Amino acid sequence: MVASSFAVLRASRLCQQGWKSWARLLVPPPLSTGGWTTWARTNATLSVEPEARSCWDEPLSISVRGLAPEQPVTLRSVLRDEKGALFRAHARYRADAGGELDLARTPALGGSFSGLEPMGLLWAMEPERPLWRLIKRDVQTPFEVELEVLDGHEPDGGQRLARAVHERHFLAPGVRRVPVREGRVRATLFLPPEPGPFPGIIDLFGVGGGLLEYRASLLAGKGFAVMALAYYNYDDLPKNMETMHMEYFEEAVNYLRSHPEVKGPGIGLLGISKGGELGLAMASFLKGITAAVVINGSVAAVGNTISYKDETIPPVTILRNQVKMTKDGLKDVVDALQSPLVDKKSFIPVERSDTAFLFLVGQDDHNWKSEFYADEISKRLQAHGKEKPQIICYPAAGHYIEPPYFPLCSAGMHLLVGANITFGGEPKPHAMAQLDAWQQLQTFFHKQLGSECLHVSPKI
Ligand SMILES: CCCCCCCCCCCCCCCC(=O)SCCNC(=O)CCNC(=O)[C@H](O)C(C)(C)COP(=O)(O)OP(=O)(O)OC[C@H]1O[C@@H](n2cnc3c(N)ncnc32)[C@H](O)[C@@H]1OP(=O)(O)O
Repeated sequence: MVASSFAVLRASRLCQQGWKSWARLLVPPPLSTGGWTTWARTNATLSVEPEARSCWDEPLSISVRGLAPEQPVTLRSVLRDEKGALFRAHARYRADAGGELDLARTPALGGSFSGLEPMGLLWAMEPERPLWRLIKRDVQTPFEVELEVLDGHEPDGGQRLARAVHERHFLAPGVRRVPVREGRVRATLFLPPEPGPFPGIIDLFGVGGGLLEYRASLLAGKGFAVMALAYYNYDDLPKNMETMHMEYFEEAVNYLRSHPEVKGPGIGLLGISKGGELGLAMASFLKGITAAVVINGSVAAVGNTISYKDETIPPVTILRNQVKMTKDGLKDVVDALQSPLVDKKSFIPVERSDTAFLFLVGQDDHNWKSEFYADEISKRLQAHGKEKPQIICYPAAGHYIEPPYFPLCSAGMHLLVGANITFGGEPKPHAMAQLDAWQQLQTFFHKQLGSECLHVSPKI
C-alpha cells in the first residue's frame, strides 16, 4: 500500500491564497449591559479569501479582526441545498492578544471539530435532516455558504458580531457545459477553456443513477475534458439496472474518443462505488481506456448482471443473514456480499485489461469490502503479468469519497438494500482523504493521459 502525503496539499493551498481584502459585512449595535464589561465588539470584521466567491474545491482563508484581546467567539456556517435541506457546522475560538483570529493559525477549541482546521466550517457540516447527503444538482449555480461570528462560547451563540456570505461555484471561469444526446449516450461534457485538445475522462456515479455533474465540472477546471455519463434512471435510459450492457458504455467511450477537443489515443475513467465497478468492467471489456481511477469500487458484479456481446458476469450472491444492525439502528451490509473468490463467475475479468489503475480506498468503507477488492484486483493483474496498480488506502475514511470539502455522508438510504445503512468513515480523516484523493487522481490522470498540469484559474 502506498501511504499518502498531505504536504503537497498544504503547499498548493498556500500558493492559492490571494491578497487580503477586509470588509465589514455587518455591524450590529453595541450591547447595552448596564456597565458590565462585555466581549461583544461593534467593529468586528469577518474576512473570507478569495473574496465573495470561489470554486467548491478551493481552500478558503477565513479570519476575524476587531475583536477584544482573548475574546471568546463562536464561528458558525450554514448552507442550504437545492432541496431546502440545511447543513451546519460551528466551532469555538479565542481571539489572540491583538483581537484577531485566523483559522489557519488558531485552533478550534471544540464544536463540530477541534484543532487547527482552516476548512472545518465546510467539511464538518452536518445535515439538519437525518441521513441527508450533500449533493449538488445544478452545477450552473453556486452553493451559498453563510458564515457568522457570535460573541461567546454558548452553544446557541451570543450576539452576532459579523457575517459573510460566500459563493462556492462548480464551474471554473471559461469551463463549458455541453449536454450530450448522441445515439444512445446521455451525458454532459465539461470542456476547459479553449484551446484544446484536452485529455478526456468519463465520470460515473453509482446506485441511484441519474446524472450527477459536480465532480466532472470541477475536474474540467483542472484541464480535463470530463463527461459525466448517465446509465440509468435518467431521461430515456432504463429506469432500473437489471443488466448493464457494456455496449452502451462502449458507445460513450467512442463518442468521447472521437470528440475533436479530446486528445487521443486513449481516455480515462473515474468511477465511485457502482460506478467504480462499471469502470473496472469497461476497462476489462472495452478498448481505448488508458487509465482508470476507481473510488471504493467492487471487483464483482453486484446487484445486476454485466454483459458484453455473448459474455455475461452474474451478480454475486447476497448473504442476507450477514446483514447486521449497528447500535444506531442502521443496517451494516459490509459482510452481505459473497466473496468473488467463491462466486468466481462474478469476478470481473480484469486480467484482460491493459489500463493503468489507481484504486482509492476508504478503509472504513461499510458499503462493501473495497480494500479487499483492490487487493484481489492487484493480485489478479500481477498473476497475469500486468502492471501492478497503485492502491491508496485512507484509514477511517468511508464509502463516499467525494471532492474536497463535501461533508461526510456516513449513513443513508441505500436503494439496493431498501434501508438505511452505514457507509462508514469519521469526519476528520474522511475530509483529509477527500483532499488527498482529489490531488492524487489529478496527478495520476495528468501522468497517464500525457497532459501538462494545466489549471484553469479558480478566480471567479
Ligand atoms: C435486507 C436486505 C439486505 C440486502 C443486502 C444487500 C447488500 C448489498 C451491498 C451493497 C451493494 C451496493 C452497490 C452499490 C453501491 C453504490 O453505488 S452507493 C451509491 C452511490 N450512488 C451515487 O453516488 C449516485 C447517487 N445518485 C442518486 O442517488 C440520484 O441521482 C439522486 C441524486 C438522488 C437524484 O435522483 P432523482 O431521481 O432526481 O432523485 P429524487 O427524485 O430527488 O429523489 C430520489 C430519492 O432519493 C432521495 N434523495 C434525494 N436527494 C437526497 C439527498 N441529498 N440525500 C439523501 N437522499 C436523497 C429522495 O428522498 C428520494 O427518496 P424517496 O423519497 O423516493 O424515498
